Amino acid sequence: MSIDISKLSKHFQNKTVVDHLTFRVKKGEILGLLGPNGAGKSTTMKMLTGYIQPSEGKIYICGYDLNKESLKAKKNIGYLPEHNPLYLDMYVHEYLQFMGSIHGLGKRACIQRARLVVEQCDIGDVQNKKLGVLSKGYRQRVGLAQALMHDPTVLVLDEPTTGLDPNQLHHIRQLIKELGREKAIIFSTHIMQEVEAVCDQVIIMHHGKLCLTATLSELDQQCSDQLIISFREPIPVDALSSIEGINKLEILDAHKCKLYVSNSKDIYEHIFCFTKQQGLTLQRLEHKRESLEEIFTQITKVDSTSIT
Ligand SMILES: Nc1ncnc2c1ncn2[C@@H]1O[C@H](COP(=O)(O)OP(=O)(O)OP(=O)(O)O)[C@@H](O)[C@H]1O
Repeated sequence: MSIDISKLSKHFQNKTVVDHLTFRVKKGEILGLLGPNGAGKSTTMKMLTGYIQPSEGKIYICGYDLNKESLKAKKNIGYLPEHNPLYLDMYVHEYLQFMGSIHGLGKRACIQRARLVVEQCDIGDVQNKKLGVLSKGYRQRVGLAQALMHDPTVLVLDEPTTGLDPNQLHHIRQLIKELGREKAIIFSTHIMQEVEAVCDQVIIMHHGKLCLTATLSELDQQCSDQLIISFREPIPVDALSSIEGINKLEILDAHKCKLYVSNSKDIYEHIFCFTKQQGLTLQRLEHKRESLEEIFTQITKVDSTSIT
C-alpha cells in the first residue's frame, strides 16, 4: 500500500481539527479528499507529508513509518502545497533543478529529471521564463513538475486547481489523471465535479471527521433517481407511497411531491396505471437524478457526529 493512514488526529490547543482519520491509497489510484472550508484537508495533507506532526495515529508511506523512518518515507512523497511556494525570481528550469537538489539528486540527475518533468507537465514553452511572469495555470504546472522531480510514488496535491480558468483546469485535471496511472495520488478539493472528473475514490471530511468513503461507482449507485410529480387533485399520499419501486415520498405542496425511486425504468408504467385507476389528472412528471454534489451538500450540512 502506498499511503496507509490509521486513526490520524491533530489537535491545536484544545481543538480537534483532524479526528481519527483512516484510509489507504495504492499505486494507480487517485483519492479525492473533499470537504468544505476548515474541514481539515490541508492539516491532513501537512501531516501526510511530514510538515506537521500528528497528535495521534500512524502514517505509512510505501511501507515506511513517516515518524520512525522519516527520510525513507519522504523520498517517496511529492507535494504541491495549497499556496504553491515558488521563487518568483528563478527561471523555471533553474527552479526545477534546485528542487531536485533539495531532494538529494546530483547535478546530472537534476538536469535529466528536469527535462523529463518539463515534457510530462508540458511546460517547455515557459522553461526559460522567470516564475514571476507565469500565469496561474503555468505556475500550478511548475508546482506539479517540482513535486515530480525525484520521481516519487506518492503525490499529495492540496487544491491544485484553485483559481484556474476552465481551460487550465481541463489541462491540469488531464495531467493528474495521466500521472494517476503510475502513482498513488491524493488531492484535496471542495469541488465535487472535480472528484467525478478525476478520482477513483473519494473521502468526504467534515469538522475533521471522515463522513464518507466510497469508490466513484459506489457513490454513483447511491445517487437515487427522483421524480417530481404533480396532480390537479390533492396528493393521495398513502396510495401513491404504496406503488412498487417508490422508496420515499416527500410532499412539496398539496398537489406536488418528490418520489425517490429505485427503478425509474418500470416506474412510469406503474404511475400512469395508478393515475388512471384513481381518476387523477397528471399535470407534471419530471425525472431528476440526485447529483454527487447533492450528496456532498447533505453530508456536510448535517453535524458530522450524527453521520459517523
Ligand atoms: N496552526 C494552526 N493552529 C490552530 N488552528 C489551526 C492551525 N492550522 C489550521 N487550523 C484550524 O484547523 C481547521 C482546519 O483547517 P484546514 O486548513 O486543515 O482546513 P481545510 O479543509 O484545508 O480548509 P480550506 O478548504 O479552507 O483550505 C480550521 O479551523 C483552521 O482554523
